[in-house]
Amino acid sequence: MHSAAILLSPISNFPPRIHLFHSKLQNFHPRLSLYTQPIKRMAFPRGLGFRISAGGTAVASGDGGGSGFQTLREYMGRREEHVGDELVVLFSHLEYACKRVAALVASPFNSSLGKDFSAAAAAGGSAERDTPKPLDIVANEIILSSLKNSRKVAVMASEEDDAPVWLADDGPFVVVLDPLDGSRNIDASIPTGTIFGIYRRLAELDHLPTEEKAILNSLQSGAKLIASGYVLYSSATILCTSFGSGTHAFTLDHSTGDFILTHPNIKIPPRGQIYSVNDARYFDWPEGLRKYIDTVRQGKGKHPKKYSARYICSLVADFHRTLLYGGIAMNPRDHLRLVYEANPLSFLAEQAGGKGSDGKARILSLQPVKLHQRLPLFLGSPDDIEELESYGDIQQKRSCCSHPVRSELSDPVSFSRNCSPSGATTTRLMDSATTSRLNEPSSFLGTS
Ligand SMILES: O=P(O)(O)OC[C@H]1O[C@](O)(COP(=O)(O)O)[C@@H](O)[C@@H]1O
Repeated sequence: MHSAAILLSPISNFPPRIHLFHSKLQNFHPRLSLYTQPIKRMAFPRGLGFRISAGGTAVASGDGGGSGFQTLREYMGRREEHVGDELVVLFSHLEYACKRVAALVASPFNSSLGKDFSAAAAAGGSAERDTPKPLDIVANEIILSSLKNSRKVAVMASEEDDAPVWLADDGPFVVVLDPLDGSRNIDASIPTGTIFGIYRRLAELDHLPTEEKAILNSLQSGAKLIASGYVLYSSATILCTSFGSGTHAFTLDHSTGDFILTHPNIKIPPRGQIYSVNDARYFDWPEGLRKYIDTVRQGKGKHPKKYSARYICSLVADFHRTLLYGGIAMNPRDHLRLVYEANPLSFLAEQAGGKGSDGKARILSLQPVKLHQRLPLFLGSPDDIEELESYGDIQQKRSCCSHPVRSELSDPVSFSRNCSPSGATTTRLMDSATTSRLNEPSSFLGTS
């Protein structure tokens, strides 16, 4: 009795040996490509693009053109994409990190990491043993170390950290991210995801003190994103990204460690028939939102079909479905973060022909004033979002930071002048509470 033990390719850097198929289930012949059958069924036109290395490792040949499928790296190297070598390097490190996170969330040993940090800290913590860390902190550390190794990132701002981490003075990019969204669902194996946005480092701020330039670089408006994406850890691991010319999704081939282009140029349907929201908060919603939901679920909206509800309570998964099937994924309360979640996902939505709104304004037109500021978020099909906004009153509540100042301040130099912690001048666009904190760098870190 044979089983096929496949060492994942070195590119993937997955350490474990993974037993994928049993010989009885698949006419496995050790000397043949393991993936002959699946690949033939997928009707790739010329060649398979795989070779088996000594020791039975299946690796992609790298000849994307000849094999009829394309890896993310090959896609980024296409002449028409023009993303540049530095971004390719950054992405290969990000890819590597996300593959490690994918392995982590699927690991049988992650349950202890899913627990509350304070409980873990109270229980653990001897001199010999590290205190166990919850999964999102481990994911954060994995991504941080990869970005650091890439030497392409000046600063990383993460939802898990109080302040952004300055990595390299000459790093051309700024990365903002939510390392593991939806981790509260992990014990039930419900999908989770990593969300990221990439900006250029603002060289005009290089002269500022590190803490200050780290914050200001991370507070760029979403309109300045040069790329964004998410990685969905679900039945498949999917990396969906945009470099500003369409939204494209790549599925991880666990046998090779490559992300393969499976959803080129995603176009969100102009309308879907799905609304995705935490319905239990119905009685906290404002009148407009209640009316909209009541209307579309009875099939009395502009689209004369009854809408269905779908809510996973894991933003990446809810957004991924919305991108493919249409409709609206929303969280009307001040919960999701502008910098780490709303901006990157709105960029992807727009690149797919959809919309991202806070219920009143286009997300990408907002100028963040705090790293961790939260806001209502509505993402989805353009006609559905327009119809929803026509109900007016759809934000669950307004906190002091739910409405960031508009992007008159999105010019980084003017923003630095107006808002930097060492900021010389105040601005008509900032309220007095904000201006009174201008001399406190830490005031740009909070949620309210
Ligand atoms: O409790 P609500 O309002 O349904 O919020 C659920 C949302 O919160 C999230 O879990 C993110 O919250 P955290 O950033 O606190 O993890 C999303 O994945 C999900 O869409």
